[in-house]
Amino acid sequence: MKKRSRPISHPPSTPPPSSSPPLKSKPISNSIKNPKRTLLTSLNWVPLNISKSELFLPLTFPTGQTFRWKQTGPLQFTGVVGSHLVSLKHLDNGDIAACFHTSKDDLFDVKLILFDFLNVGICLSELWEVFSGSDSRFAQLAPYLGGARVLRQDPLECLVQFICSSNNNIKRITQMVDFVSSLGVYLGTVEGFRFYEFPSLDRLSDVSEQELRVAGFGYRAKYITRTVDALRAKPGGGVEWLASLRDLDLQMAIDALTTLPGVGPKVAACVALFSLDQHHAIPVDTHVWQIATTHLIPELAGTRLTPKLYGRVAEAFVGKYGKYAGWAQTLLFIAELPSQKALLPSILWTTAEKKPSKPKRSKKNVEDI
Ligand SMILES: Nc1nc2[nH]c(O)nc2c(=O)[nH]1
Repeated sequence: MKKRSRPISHPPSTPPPSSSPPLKSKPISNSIKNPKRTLLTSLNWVPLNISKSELFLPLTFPTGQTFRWKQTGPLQFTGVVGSHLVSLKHLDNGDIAACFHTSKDDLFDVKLILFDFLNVGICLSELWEVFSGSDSRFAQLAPYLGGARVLRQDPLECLVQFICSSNNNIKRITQMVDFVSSLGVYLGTVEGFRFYEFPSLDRLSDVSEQELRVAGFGYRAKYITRTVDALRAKPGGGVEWLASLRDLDLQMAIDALTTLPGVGPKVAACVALFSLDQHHAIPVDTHVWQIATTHLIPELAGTRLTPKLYGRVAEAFVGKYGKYAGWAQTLLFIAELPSQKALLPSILWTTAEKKPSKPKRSKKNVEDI
């Protein structure tokens, strides 16, 4: 197996990261600094016929399931799907339109790739009707959090993001994920944010643990390099191995993921839910424990979460919401994020505490997850 001997060099299509300190990937405000700056106004927006009750961008992109999409307008987010740089925005009637910045492919094909990523085959409003019928708390929250959809991300991209996420907050995770992303092929700049295709496993293997440590990854540096090595050692290829987990039952997928360095049950459940079609995967941490013991298993309220109890929490969610329980968990999880909690009537808060200050929707959240 190739070892990490090559220094990280950016190919011609990938401008080197800015000389700002490690992990600071700031928007570039001046288009002169970046001649490739993409001007959104000059591009076409294609209506997608997706209503905001099926997909509400501010509740889907900056709420802890991906850290690669950037807010590039009041109701507009930009990110990369495969090799396509895409902006999505809400039109005046709430529906979604897309702008494909870099695509040379047929519009029909790119739309299919985007629809796959957006999981459009699953009807959110139908799911929520069922969840609301079986849970009065869900029914109370749903009107405030409509369109909070679960994405179907690329498994490698999702895995690396969630290894970065352990014991971390959204701002810092985003900085780490930006650093890793900048190793991929540069696709363009939108509203000062530079976008890259997610790096391949081979490309990721060029970065050493030491380089990641210097860049501020701390102990997660070794998890990333070792997981990359473990994936590259898989017969048939690591990307193929990850994709094959989509066909396994949930427990087998979780067991397989947790063999990777830095992947515990929570990271595995996030990867399973957000990239592997495991719709009843339930990420469990202290926040989710709080939700579960308040609303689903009150008999365990006041006790401490131990690894043995993870299964109890997952069972409680699946018992209540069924085979798409992970989608219900996502709404309940989002309702606890300080940015969203501030927008809810306090009667709906899980924990009675001081009302969080009302953030502007356009601001990035700094939230522990
Ligand atoms: N829907 C959820 N998103 C998450 N992100 C993160 O880090 N944890 C969670 C989670 O439990 N649910």
